[in-house]
Amino acid sequence: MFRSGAFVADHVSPATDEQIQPNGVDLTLEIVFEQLEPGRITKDGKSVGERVARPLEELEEKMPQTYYLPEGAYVARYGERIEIPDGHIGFVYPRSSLMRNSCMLNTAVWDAGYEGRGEGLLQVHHDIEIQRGARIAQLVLVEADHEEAYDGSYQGENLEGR
Ligand SMILES: O=c1ccn([C@H]2C[C@H](O)[C@@H](COP(=O)(O)OP(=O)(O)OP(=O)(O)O)O2)c(=O)[nH]1
Repeated sequence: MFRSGAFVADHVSPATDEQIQPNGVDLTLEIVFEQLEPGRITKDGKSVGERVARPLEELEEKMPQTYYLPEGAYVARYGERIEIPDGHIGFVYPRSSLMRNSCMLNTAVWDAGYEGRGEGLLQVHHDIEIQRGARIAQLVLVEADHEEAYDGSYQGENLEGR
């Protein structure tokens, strides 16, 4: 069963009233990264390639704290701390307005027991402007059986100073 937005909100922080949807909680854009070097996926490991945070628009005539993204692929970090409770699995979908603007957020499985500020692949198929802190995605939680809880390399990621 998919849980209600109110239930999901108990596992996302911060979660303002505006973010709480009937069936999930909206996630905001915190940082956009551009990958500089190849990563590596092997049979017994992986590494994430070097990346750099994309600068925010600083020209006065444009909206401050805004990413002006040309066509390309970026890694987007969400602004919220997410915790996937026992007995659940999480899925993140793009906000439909992103998709309607020819952009897409590709995501993977969010495991029971994971805690952190996760990331997604932001695909920009047509130039777009996204303000930092704007809602770009939605997390839903589904009840799911599992034997062990998440204990991988991304556990507790990006929580410094939070
Ligand atoms: O779109 C997603 C999907 C998942 N996650 C988080 C939650 C998930 O529990 C964690 C690890 O994902 P996964 O298990 O797919 O990572 P992996 O590549 O298998 O690495 P590891 O084995 O170290 O976990 O990353 C994200 O940040 N973004």
